[in-house]
Amino acid sequence: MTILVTGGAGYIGSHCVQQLLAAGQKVCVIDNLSRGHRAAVPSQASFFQLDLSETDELIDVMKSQRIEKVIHFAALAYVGESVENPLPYYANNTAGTLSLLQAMRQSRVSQIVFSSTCATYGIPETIPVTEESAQSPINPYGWSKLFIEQILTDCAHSYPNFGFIGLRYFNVAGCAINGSLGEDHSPETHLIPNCLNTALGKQSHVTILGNDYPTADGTCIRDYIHVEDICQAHLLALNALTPQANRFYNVGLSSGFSVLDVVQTTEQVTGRAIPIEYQARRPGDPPVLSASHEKITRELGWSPRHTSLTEIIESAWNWFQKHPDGYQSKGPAASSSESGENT
Ligand SMILES: NC(=O)c1ccc[n+]([C@@H]2O[C@H](COP(=O)([O-])OP(=O)(O)OC[C@H]3O[C@@H](n4cnc5c(N)ncnc54)[C@H](O)[C@@H]3O)[C@@H](O)[C@H]2O)c1
Ligand SMILES: O=c1ccn([C@@H]2O[C@H](COP(=O)(O)OP(=O)(O)O[C@H]3O[C@H](CO)[C@H](O)[C@H](O)[C@H]3O)[C@@H](O)[C@H]2O)c(=O)[nH]1
Repeated sequence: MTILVTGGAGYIGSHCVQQLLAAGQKVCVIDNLSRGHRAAVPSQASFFQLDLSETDELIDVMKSQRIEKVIHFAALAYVGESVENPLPYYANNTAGTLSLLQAMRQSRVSQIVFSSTCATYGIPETIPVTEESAQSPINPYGWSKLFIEQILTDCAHSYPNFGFIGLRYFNVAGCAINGSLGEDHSPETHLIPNCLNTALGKQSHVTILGNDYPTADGTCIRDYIHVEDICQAHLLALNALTPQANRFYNVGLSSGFSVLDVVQTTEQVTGRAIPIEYQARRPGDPPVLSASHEKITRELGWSPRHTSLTEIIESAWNWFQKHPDGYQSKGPAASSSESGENT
């Protein structure tokens, strides 16, 4: 069977494509390359440069490539940007997913694994966050994803063969352990890449976005989970998909690190000083997010392999050092991509 991976040229999607191929799956990627890289798509996967909104073209791909299941990563995913400019988040993420689901329905593809997020929980009342915690997002990005969760739930209720698993992941970090794939965003807003770019001298300092949160050191706490452990959860979810599956799982390490913890650990890993400057809070940021992953461990047998922040940052540092200009860097970057069907 062939798996359609939307957003497979992006950070998490490309790592997942690599794991699917290693597991012997046939993979087809669609991505509009707005934030992804053609060079990040392993050459054994077929590739179509398409936008989620192109319903008819998606139907053509689903039929011609004999797609059986979909893993849906394609989205805009910056919390701060979504607060500054919400409409593209609803158009791209929510309306884009509607287009994808319509294409699936017309192509008789009825099973999907969906990338949801801890941002759907807003400011949780208790930590760790379980799947039963109230969902009340505090930014448009989280709302754009929560709306999709509701749409998927309604589809599973009404369409007899439709099944989905939604993975609400926490802060995804690190790069492929074998050094073949990395994280390359433009603009880059994520904390660990910003720390590593500072260690590389590409930026003068890391800006700490708020030190007046109700946490021990005043900075936000997040649950950082290695990208390959997230991908493993997708492979397990793919196998667990059944008609009318209607389930959500948190995927995180259940540990919490503050922004200052991350800066200090990056200094230890890189052996370089990371100058910091303080700024006001970034609108839309909850103070503390940390997952209970008990449900996915119990029901799907998932357990993380990379459990220390040091190990996660080391894997990213390995890639950042070898690819200071991301996928534009010369040398053995990700597998070159020659099998593109339409690019
Ligand atoms: N990075 C995280 O920590 C994190 C945490 C929770 C959830 N997620 C979710 O995981 C998914 C992947 O995130 P990522 O960090 O890899 O982001 P990314 O930006 O690296 O990848 C997203 C990919 O989707 C593509 N894309 C975006 N809109 C598209 C559209 N309309 N049509 C076709 N392609 C489109 C982009 O070009 C990019 O290649 C997203 O859905 C995100 O919301 C990420
Ligand atoms: O230069 C920076 C970058 C980030 N931060 C802080 O570091 C923490 C982590 O920020 P990231 O931007 O790395 O990650 P987010 O928590 O904003 O976002 C991640 O988790 C979200 C869920 O909360 C979404 O799912 C999103 O896609 C994913 O990237 C936040 O407190 C942020 O304010 C800084 O202080 N300085």
